[in-house]
Amino acid sequence: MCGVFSSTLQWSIHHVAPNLQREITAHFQEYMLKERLRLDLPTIADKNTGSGVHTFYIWHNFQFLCGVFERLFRLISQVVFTVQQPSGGITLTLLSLVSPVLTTGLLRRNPWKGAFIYYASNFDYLRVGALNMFVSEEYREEIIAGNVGTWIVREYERARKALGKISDASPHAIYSTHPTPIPNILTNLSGDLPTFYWAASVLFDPRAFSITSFAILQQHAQALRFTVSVLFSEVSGIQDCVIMTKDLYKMADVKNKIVDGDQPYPNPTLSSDKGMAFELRNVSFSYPGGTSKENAIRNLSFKIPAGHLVVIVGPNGSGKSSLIKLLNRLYDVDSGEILVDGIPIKNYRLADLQRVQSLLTQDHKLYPLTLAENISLGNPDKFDDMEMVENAVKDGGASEVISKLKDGLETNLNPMQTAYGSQLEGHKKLESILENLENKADVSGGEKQRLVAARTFMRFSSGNIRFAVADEPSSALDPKAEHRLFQRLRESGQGKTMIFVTHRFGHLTKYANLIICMKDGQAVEIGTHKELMARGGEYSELYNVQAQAFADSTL
Ligand SMILES: Nc1ncnc2c1ncn2[C@@H]1O[C@H](COP(=O)(O)OP(=O)(O)OP(=O)(O)O)[C@@H](O)[C@H]1O
Repeated sequence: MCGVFSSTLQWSIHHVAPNLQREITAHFQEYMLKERLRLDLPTIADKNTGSGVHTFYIWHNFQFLCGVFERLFRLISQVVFTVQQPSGGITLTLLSLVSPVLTTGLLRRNPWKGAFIYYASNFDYLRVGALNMFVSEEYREEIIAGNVGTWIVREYERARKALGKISDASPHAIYSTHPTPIPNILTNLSGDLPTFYWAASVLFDPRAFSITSFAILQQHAQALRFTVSVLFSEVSGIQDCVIMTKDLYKMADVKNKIVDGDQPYPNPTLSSDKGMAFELRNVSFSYPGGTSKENAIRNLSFKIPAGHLVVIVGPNGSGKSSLIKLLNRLYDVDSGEILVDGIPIKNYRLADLQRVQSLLTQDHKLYPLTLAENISLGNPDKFDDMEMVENAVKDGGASEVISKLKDGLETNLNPMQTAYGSQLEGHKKLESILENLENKADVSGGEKQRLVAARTFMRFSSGNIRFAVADEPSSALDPKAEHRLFQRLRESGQGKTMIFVTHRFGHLTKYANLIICMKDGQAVEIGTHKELMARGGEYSELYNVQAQAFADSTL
């Protein structure tokens, strides 16, 4: 009966599996989407937060646990049968358990019973791993252009040779191998204990000998041993399931490091229609988990009045982007204080701040959605307003890019890839179907920046924005496009405090109410273009280098 039940259970699992898989996966996908999307940057960067559980494993573990239950039922039926055997059923049952107990319990070498970490430190081992990554498509263009293929193969051979006979099996595999064969001999022999027992009982009572009873007992002892071995070997899998399930539900308890405030923004009495006003008081900041010896921002103090157009300049790594992230409250300061409209930024409701801020950087990505959706998401309240989208496209300088694409605004530059073909050599028709099925369009780096800029203009169209930042959004743009982008951003500056971070600031400085020159995480100079030029310091040096380049090119 147990056998029938377990088989029926197995059948029903396979029968209902596709529906169940869809329901379970969808449930947890939605759960994880919500839980991951609510996390802020410092919390995500914290290694203890965990990277989430892939929904594939949830389904996999569910199936695994069903399998374990099925084997438990099987075990019960086998034990009941073997125990009931008239000639030494109980003894035989116990003897059948010896081998699995020895194999998985007593004689298995498990060097890590608790928490552990391991890592490789051998230079050549790491080198072999690193060089192996060059097979990836990612590096193909650089390898061909740089003609470094031969060097990679040569270096790989050298590192492999230097590694010699050092094992590259996992540390667990290395340490779980016994130094002597005795445990292996013992476990193998223990598997024959039921046979030994039976042979001994025949010696003592030859009349009890019957080939049939031997065959039955032998078969059942073997089946029992097998089921117990499988169950024992699954113990660590069950532990993994428990850990994964705990991790999954722990996600709901992860608290954001950036604590939400309770004051609404804008503040009816303090906030100005001109935009956000900032005051930094002795602000210092370093990235959580960062390896730099110096703080990214050091003792920064200055004020930005509402509605000002600010240009931040400074060499690489001087802290410009870090400052922007603090003003957007993507991170919290380590010490000091940032005030927005005279109140600590931490007091405001985060959702309110996010609604009135706009950040355009060179790192911003296009979502795996259509271009229309990508741009619409700048102002989700007007998601379907195609007129607004068209205007944003124009302002972002992306009209030409879109007109070049076969599907225009409906193009998806990062579509989900699901088509799959195999052994297509010689099947021209299938090859071309596959090629056309999920044809990926691509655009240049500068064109991507234009599309992302269009999203920012769409965001402006909400009419809520009071603080807009453009952090080097034009690194891949041609000079004309860059000039136009900055011009259009400036023109949309009504009612906004605007900050531009750029290395090519020449054409912006004459509009800037304030220029902040950063160096080593500090604001070394603050003032207008005229004031800073008159000072003859860091800013004037940066400015003159640019001016000199133009002067030289006209010669
Ligand atoms: N996510 C991060 N984690 C750790 N350290 C970081 C991170 N981002 C920046 N840093 C460090 O903080 C310092 C300031 O970097 P930041 O990006 O603010 O400079 P920047 O002036 O914007 O430079 P660039 O002109 O190159 O964009 C640098 O030393 C950098 O290495």
